[in-house]
Amino acid sequence: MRTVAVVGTGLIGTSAALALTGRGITVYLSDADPDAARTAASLGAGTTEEPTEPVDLAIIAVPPALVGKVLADCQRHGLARCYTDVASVKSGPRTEVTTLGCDTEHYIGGHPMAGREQSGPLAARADLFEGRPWVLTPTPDTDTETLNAALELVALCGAMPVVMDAAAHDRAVALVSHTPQLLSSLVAARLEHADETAVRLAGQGVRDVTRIAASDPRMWLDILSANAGVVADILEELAADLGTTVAALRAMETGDEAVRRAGSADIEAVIRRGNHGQARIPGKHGAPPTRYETVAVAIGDQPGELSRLFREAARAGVNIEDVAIDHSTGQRVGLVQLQVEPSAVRRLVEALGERGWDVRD
Ligand SMILES: NC(=O)C1=CN([C@@H]2O[C@H](COP(=O)(O)OP(=O)(O)OC[C@H]3O[C@@H](n4cnc5c(N)ncnc54)[C@H](O)[C@@H]3O)[C@@H](O)[C@H]2O)C=CC1
Ligand SMILES: O=C(O)C(=O)Cc1ccc(O)cc1
Repeated sequence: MRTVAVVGTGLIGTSAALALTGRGITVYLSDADPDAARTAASLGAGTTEEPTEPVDLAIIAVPPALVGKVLADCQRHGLARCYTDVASVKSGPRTEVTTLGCDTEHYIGGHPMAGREQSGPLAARADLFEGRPWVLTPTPDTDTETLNAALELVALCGAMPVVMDAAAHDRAVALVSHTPQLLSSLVAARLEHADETAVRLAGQGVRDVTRIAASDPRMWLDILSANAGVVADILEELAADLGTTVAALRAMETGDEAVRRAGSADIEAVIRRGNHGQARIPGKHGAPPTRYETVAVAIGDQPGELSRLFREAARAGVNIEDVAIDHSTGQRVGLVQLQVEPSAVRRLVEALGERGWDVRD
């Protein structure tokens, strides 16, 4: 693949474009908003000039409801030999593409399973898709050249291709992406008018659960309106779980010992079912779920401390698998939680201790 057109240079389009230009591909950028395309170009994502001949692949990176229309326009102008999109929902766009009479042989649905809370080209990252699943939804009429072009795109972005049927994809993302987004928003919404003293107590738990509540409402409205029924089905099941959980908590408050015990058992079951579900979430790069150990280190809240700590870990030959930082309220220290392989814990703790770091148990 030598030439690619990116139509829609927001977060996802520009991230793909950056990954591709980084691999020496010529990328042509366009957007209904010329400023977005110019911004993407200024970041080194490609050129805003028009291609003089059909490109090898066009990536349609616009909201789900516009995929069909934009694809039809691009195909009418002969922009590319093959086409894909990146929309978070696959069935609706597929129906639209067929209804509008698009050339479906040279189009394959796609969805990179990576995003950020911000949108627009300025939030783009060349490594956004690295190690992440990238769903492709070929149909019997998808031709081989188009499938191969999409597979090459996925490889060039460092992602892992997952071939799925569009409806199965929509059910899956309703479970692992769309429902978690709504629940995160609902939990965070409880904080909107909460007492300041309560909010100040926020620790890592509520931060983890509400991280994605900072997402762009416009983008989520686009996504949820394209998958509303499937998400509503899952929320209905969750509502039943919530009902059971409320009943169990009420039971735990009664004076009747047997009822209290039954309530406790139900609550324990909820937490255990959660443990089992959480343990099924794949590790980095799609590896089997991995249990890392946490090494907590207190650092001063000042420039250069984190990089000094990371260099120390590298010197000890320890790979940091993940990292989180707890900031203590009102203090100029942070607690860095380094996630490492269990076998590396002792080496890291000893190395950091020897160099005077404040390692916490
Ligand atoms: N943001 C995320 O976390 C993820 C989003 N997606 C999907 O990627 C697609 C793009 O989303 P983002 O990049 O986040 O949105 P964004 O809002 O950052 O970018 C969308 C861009 O499309 C442009 N656009 C709108 N109509 C257009 C048209 N008719 N022709 C050309 N350009 C047009 C807009 O001006 C905007 O620059 C959506 O389908 C979304 O569902 C997929 C994975 C993750
Ligand atoms: O935070 C995450 O991991 C996400 O789930 C982000 C995300 C948002 C929308 C998508 O279509 C795909 C991924």
